[in-house]
Amino acid sequence: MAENEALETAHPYRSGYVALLGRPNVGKSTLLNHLVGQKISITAPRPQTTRDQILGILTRPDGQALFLDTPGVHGGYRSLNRHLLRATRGAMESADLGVLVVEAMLWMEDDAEALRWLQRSGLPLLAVVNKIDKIKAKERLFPYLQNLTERANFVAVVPVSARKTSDMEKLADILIPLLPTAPAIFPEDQVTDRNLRFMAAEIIREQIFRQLGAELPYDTAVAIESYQVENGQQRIEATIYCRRPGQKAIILGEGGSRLRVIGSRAREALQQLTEERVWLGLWVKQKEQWTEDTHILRELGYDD
Ligand SMILES: Nc1nc2c(ncn2[C@@H]2O[C@H](COP(=O)(O)OP(=O)(O)OP(=O)(O)O)[C@@H](O)[C@H]2O)c(=O)[nH]1
Repeated sequence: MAENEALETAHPYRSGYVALLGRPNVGKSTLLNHLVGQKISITAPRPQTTRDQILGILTRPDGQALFLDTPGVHGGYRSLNRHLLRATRGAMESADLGVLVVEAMLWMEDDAEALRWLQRSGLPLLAVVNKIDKIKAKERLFPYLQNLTERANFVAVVPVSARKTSDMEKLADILIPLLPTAPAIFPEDQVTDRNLRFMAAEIIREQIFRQLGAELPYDTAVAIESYQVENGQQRIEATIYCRRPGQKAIILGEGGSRLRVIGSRAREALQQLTEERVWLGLWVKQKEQWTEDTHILRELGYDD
């Protein structure tokens, strides 16, 4: 007991928010997935809100890092509209640390723009140089790293390969001590701030998107009617709401075939997420006025 206390004082628990920036294709998603663990890979819920979104949570015995989504990184920086600018700025404002992700041996205008954003935030900065596995002659990296070091006042410049677990552990070893001394913000077993109910609806929605593509009626919504956990099995019942009879037929497909595909793909994704067996019951309901039905709206989470 006394020993534990001594340990705690020597290494206080740290937790905080991390804004991850980098131009498209530098490997941010891969980095995040491997940092946080496989479970996060399907957690990219992007409800249309200006609230900061947490993309992933990394919890270790010494601390917890909450990675924030910065919308600017998805579409490049120069083309940001006002709404996205605000959301990106919001993410920066709530962050404790900024991380610039770049690709080894490359420096483009969008990298410079991402760096400018981070510098404007005034946050302590870390640079992550990804995809070093692509560089065969490692000595070529040194001048690149040197150059990057001179571009900003980075606390550290960390070369990694996002696909390599040991590199991700090393990165976390550097990142966590840069966060403020604070207790964990989320429970340890949580990999996203969204609860499973919300995630289940997102996963089903994603499958509807995939299976319907351009045919998708835009006013479709998914409501989770019940979510129970029994003997290691997750039992989920969900309703897909649409407005018109024609839309219902599209979602069902011939003889219900499309709904079956949506259901089985969503079930597989949910099993991966929960690491438990999942039973998924899916129904399609046509209801012209669903947007005015308070029960449905509550199920959809619009109860405030
Ligand atoms: N060789 C190599 N390739 C990588 C590494 N990390 C990511 N990639 C690849 O780089 C490509 C882009 O990776 P993503 O993780 O999708 O990149 P992103 O920055 O999230 O891209 P956007 O979603 O467009 O913002 C993918 O083909 C990855 O497989 C790495 O460490 N080494």
